[in-house]
Amino acid sequence: MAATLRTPLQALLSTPHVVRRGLSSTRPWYGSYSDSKRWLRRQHKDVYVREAQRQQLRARSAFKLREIDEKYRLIFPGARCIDCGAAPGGWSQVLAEGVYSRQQRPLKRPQTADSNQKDSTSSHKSSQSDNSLPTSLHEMETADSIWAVDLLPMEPISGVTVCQMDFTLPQAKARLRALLGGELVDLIVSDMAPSFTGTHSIDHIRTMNLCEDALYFAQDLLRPGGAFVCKFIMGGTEREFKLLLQTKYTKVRVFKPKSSRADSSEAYFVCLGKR
Ligand SMILES: C[S@@+](CC[C@H](N)C(=O)[O-])C[C@H]1O[C@@H](n2cnc3c(N)ncnc32)[C@H](O)[C@@H]1O
Repeated sequence: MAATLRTPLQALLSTPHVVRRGLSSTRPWYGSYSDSKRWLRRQHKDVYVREAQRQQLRARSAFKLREIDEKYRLIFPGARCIDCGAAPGGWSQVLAEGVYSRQQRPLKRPQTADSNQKDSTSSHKSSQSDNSLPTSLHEMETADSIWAVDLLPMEPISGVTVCQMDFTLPQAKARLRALLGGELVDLIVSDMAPSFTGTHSIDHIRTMNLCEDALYFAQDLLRPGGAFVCKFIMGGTEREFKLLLQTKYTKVRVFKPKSSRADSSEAYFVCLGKR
């Protein structure tokens, strides 16, 4: 009899909503979900998963940000960006491509005797060739123009400061503000998603709560004229949220990238020109 009992996690994973979710290709969210034959079959057939592997992108979701950027041109060389809900790092890779592609990676180390010595050996490397990790916290804080926030740990990416923390906690904003050295950023993107319950209405509301957190975060840390992108799950209250966004940005668009799975109710708000 005991063999037929399911743990709460197994029960959760067997619900249709959870199975229908568009999940990261390289890191399934729910431990044993990766063992699901259905998940593996879908991943195997998915052209974006194969292409992400070929291009060494950490998640198929990287293509969503590429599509958003192709349409709205948000990422530019030297842009300062915050990536909320960044793990495993697909969006941060796309941000790094655009931010560091046509320029030297900005290294703003303090000019001490020690750092001068270090700079003479390493500051001429481009972002593509420099895969070394920053050697000190100070260097991490000053060398990068991309900050990636997630609850989960994330493998380092050159030029990206990874902050493992709960984005919704008040101290998260304070910590990021300190890392930014008081400066504002040009772009804030949020692909954050909560742990899904499998009940669409609850998942919708939880996602909208994260959108709202990200919006108020952007109100404080995004420069006037800057852009904000956030993922949501359709379910009703996004219409009201769009009205709120329109009071804060001159243009607000809803965009569903082709690479977002057709059976997923996710879409993105793309907000331009912070007032
Ligand atoms: C769809 S994944 C992001 C995929 C990522 N954009 C990429 O391309 O690799 C959503 C992420 O949101 C993160 N997340 C959810 N709630 C969060 C919170 N309160 N604070 C920080 N991260 C959160 C999850 O840990 C998860 O890694």
